Amino acid sequence: MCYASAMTVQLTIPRPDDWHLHLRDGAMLKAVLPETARDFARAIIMPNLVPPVVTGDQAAAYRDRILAALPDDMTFEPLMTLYLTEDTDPADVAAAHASGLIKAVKLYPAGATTNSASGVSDFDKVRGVLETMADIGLPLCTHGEVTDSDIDIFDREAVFIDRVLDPIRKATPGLRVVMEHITTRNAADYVTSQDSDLGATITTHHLIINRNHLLVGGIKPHYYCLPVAKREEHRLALRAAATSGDKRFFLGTDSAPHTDPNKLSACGCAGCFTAPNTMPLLAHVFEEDSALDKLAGFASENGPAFYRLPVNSARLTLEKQDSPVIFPDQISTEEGLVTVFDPGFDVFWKVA
Ligand SMILES: NC(=O)N[C@@H](CC(=O)O)C(=O)O
Ligand SMILES: [Zn+2]
Ligand SMILES: [Zn+2]
Repeated sequence: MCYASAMTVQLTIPRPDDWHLHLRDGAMLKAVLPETARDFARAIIMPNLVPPVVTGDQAAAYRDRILAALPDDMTFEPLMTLYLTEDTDPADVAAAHASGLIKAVKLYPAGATTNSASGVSDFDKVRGVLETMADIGLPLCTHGEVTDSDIDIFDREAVFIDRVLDPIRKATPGLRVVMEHITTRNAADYVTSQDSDLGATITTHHLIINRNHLLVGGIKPHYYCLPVAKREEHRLALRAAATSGDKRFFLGTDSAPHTDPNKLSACGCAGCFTAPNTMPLLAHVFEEDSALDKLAGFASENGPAFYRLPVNSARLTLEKQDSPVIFPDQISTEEGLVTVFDPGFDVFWKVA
């Protein structure tokens, strides 16, 4: 950190990456992509489009659409993923990995979250793909929630670890797994209890909100995401993990835009849109926990280490000012307004 003047504190870190991002497609892609590319060099692009990105050819076409939507004055590298289905062909996965096109495969338990209907119900049917991935070192990213109707929604992540994730990892030695958008102490503890081949992304919003923020004093649809925010003790465990410097934890914003009519509905969509203000919010969070020196690890270094990619050589400077920064409440898209995540407190950090 350097002190530019008595009033301005600056923090310069390697340009960050987002290891879990929803860019959508079409008009929404065009509107949200600059919000990420402004601050981030690369992102792992989630494949839950309608229809999902299942094959190497579909991932290549989606990558082309992303690059075509990128404003001329911006640089950004989309790191593509395939959506795992019970019909996924191990040879197609291996070819897409060998060509450098894909960096991970995404497991959605069928019905767990937005656009996950084509996900996996019978895990035996994906055994061959998982074994291929273990052989070639291709990471599996997991939406870690069971979908059983008798499992309480607040318990679905913890039960997934016991019933699905741990058995898959034991049955597939060498499989490299990223537990995506973890929300519980159970998940953070599971990561640190394992010897190798396991990492986890943590979102910006799960470092900030607990389930009271979602439900107390009136329901707040813009705080509804999946996995749903948990008790305060779990938020504190995520804060401790993110700010610990442990290389197994890294940023995946899970920035997931939905239009306001789709959020503010009797059956509202899950997802928080954090791309525009994530880096200032993280600076706030890490400063609050006296861990500004760990922000570069979390946002810029630990993810590349897990994915075996170089740290970005470009840099990003965050600057603390003495009055609150005003972020836009919403961005407009041709599909409608999308509300930007509001942390509910003043933030004094901005990207310089
Ligand atoms: N996180 C969310 O609440 N929503 C994501 C899906 C996901 O990551 O589970 C989305 O695509 O909208
Ligand atoms: Zn998810
Ligand atoms: Zn997501």
